[in-house]
Formats: sequence, structure tokens, C-alpha cells
Amino acid sequence: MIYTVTFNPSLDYIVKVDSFRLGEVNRTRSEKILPGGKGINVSIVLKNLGIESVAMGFIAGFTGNEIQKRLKIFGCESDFIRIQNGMSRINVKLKSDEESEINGQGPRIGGADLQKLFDRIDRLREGDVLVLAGSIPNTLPEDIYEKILDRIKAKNILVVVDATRDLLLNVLKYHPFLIKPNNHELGELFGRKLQSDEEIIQCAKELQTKGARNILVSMAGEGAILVEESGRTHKSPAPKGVVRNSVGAGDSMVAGFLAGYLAHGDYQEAFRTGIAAGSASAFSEELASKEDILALMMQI
Ligand SMILES: Nc1ncnc2c1ncn2[C@@H]1O[C@H](COP(=O)(O)OP(=O)(O)O)[C@@H](O)[C@H]1O
Ligand SMILES: O=P(O)(O)OC[C@H]1O[C@](O)(COP(=O)(O)O)[C@@H](O)[C@@H]1O
Repeated sequence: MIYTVTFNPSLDYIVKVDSFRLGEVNRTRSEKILPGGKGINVSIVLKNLGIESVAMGFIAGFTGNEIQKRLKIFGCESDFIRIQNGMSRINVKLKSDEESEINGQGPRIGGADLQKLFDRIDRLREGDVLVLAGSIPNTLPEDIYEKILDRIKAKNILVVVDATRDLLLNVLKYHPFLIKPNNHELGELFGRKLQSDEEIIQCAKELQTKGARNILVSMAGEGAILVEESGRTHKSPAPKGVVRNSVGAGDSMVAGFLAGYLAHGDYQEAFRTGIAAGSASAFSEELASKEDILALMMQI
């Protein structure tokens, strides 16, 4: 079974405003609320591709209920831990001449709640897949991803991590099967802006020396680069299309890569499916459907 963990699920409030003006009353052209958070998005796209997973993590308050309800409508199985106080965050995605995001902090997660997650993690079995994705509420210790991976290190579990900065760096020693920084996040890890493919490949290889197995570097409209565990590299431009909502494009790419790899055991096929899924989501108002993904795969 595939398990996704989202420490900080959200309702994504996606608003389109023509020529947003700071400090003034702005009216929306359209608005939409979608369940969000990186692991949750991975679960939704996997489901769209016909692959079952269980979405885990923490939810709280009326927003938490709504996240759970909407996931059920999408047909996704979930096994969230319900926190008694606070509420799951609402992340604002403002689409205007430029795209801006405000991602909330999320509820306070206490020790007893965390223990419930550990208990679920301890039930994972050989051959399962674990996707750890997204930020953590600032009340949690920075080594929480490490603590989880430490618990499963003796089992043969395929681990995918989509996180930033130290959260990501500190788990490399557990040899995650896949990490997916975007080019800016990769640069951030090395304290510089990466200008060329060569620099990106060099930094990705540096992360391999620290333990990562496969590194998928997404570059939004520029496509992506994959550095396989063998050191072989692939680059592909993104397919062409009209961008409607790129929220969740990275998570869709992770889902596509996993789906392609699990179906074919082949990195090139995984890479193709990942790019198609990322771009199909960017070209849709919501996350990518299977039809959209298959159609874009023809172009890659
Ligand atoms: N503007 C775009 N045009 C075409 N494809 C896109 C666009 N934005 C994202 N994608 C696709 O989605 C993938 C992930 O997007 P990216 O924005 O890099 O991830 P993240 O959301 O993690 O920052 C890209 O590699 C690409 O395949
Ligand atoms: O956990 P973080 O880093 O705050 O990110 C959460 C946000 O990222 C998303 O999962 C989208 O991520 P991507 O665009 O990187 O795929 C949103 O649904 C959510 O609001």
C-alpha cells in the first residue's frame, strides 16, 4: 500500500483577481476551494490514475472536516489523526498579474497526537511506499521526518520525500528513493541561485553523495531534470499548454513519477509520467485527470 503523510493539510482558497491592487478592495473574478497539502495532492492524483493510497496526517476543526469530506468525494482513503484544538489551515493562492501564496501555520500538534502517528507508521510493512511531503507546523520538532524514517529503516519501504531546507537535508542519510526539490529549493540548499542545467545536475549529484537515490528537479514551465541513482541524467522540457492553476503541479509530478515507476520499474517511464502529470495539473483548474495525463504523455 502507498501511504502519504501530510503534517499540515490545508484547504486551498484559490482566487483570481484581475490586476490585484495592494491596499485596496479587490473583487474576485473566480474563486475555488480545494483540499490541499502535498501528500494529500499526491493521494488525489494517484487516485485519478487508478492507484489506491491512504492519506495520513493531522486535521483539526471545521476546515479539517471539510478536507476529509472532500477527499472522500475524490474517492481517496484517509486515516487522519484528529486534533481537538485549533483548525487546519486555509492557504490563500492569489492569481493575478503575478501569483502569490499565503500558507498558514496549522494547528498545534501535541505529543500524544504525534505518538498516534508513530503507531500508524509502525504498522507499515515490507513493500509499502511512504510519501512524506510538505511543511510541518512550527510547534513540531525539526527532526520529525528523521524520527519517522528511523522507525522504518529496518523495513524495505520505498520512501519519497518532498520537503525543503533542513527537513529534506536531514533525511538524506536514510537513503530516500526519491526527492523532488524544484530548482529554487535545490539552490536554497546550496545557498545560491542555480543558473544552468550543469549546476542543477552537479547539486543533485552532491545530494546523492549525502544519500538520496533519485533526484527529480522540477523547473515549472522549463520542465524537469532527473538524476537517477546510477548517475544517468534525463532532461525534458514541459509540454506546451495554457496554465490555469499550477498549485499542486509539483505534487502531481511526484504522483506521476511513482505511478510510472510502480507500473514499469523504469525511470525513464516514471520521468515521462511525472512531467505529464505535473503539466496536466498546471493546465487544469483542479488536479490532473488520467485522460489529461495520458494525452500529454504523447508529447513527451
Ligand atoms: N507553467 C508550466 N507549464 C508547463 N508545465 C508546468 C508549468 N508549471 C509546472 N509545470 C509542470 O509541473 C512540474 C512541477 O512544477 P513546479 O512548479 O516546478 O513544482 P513545484 O510546484 O513543486 O514548485 C514541472 O516540472 C512541469 O512538468
Ligand atoms: O506544506 P507547504 O510547504 O506549506 O505547502 C502546502 C501547499 O502546497 C501545495 O500542496 C501545493 O504544492 P505544489 O504546488 O508544490 O505541488 C498546496 O496544496 C498547499 O497549500
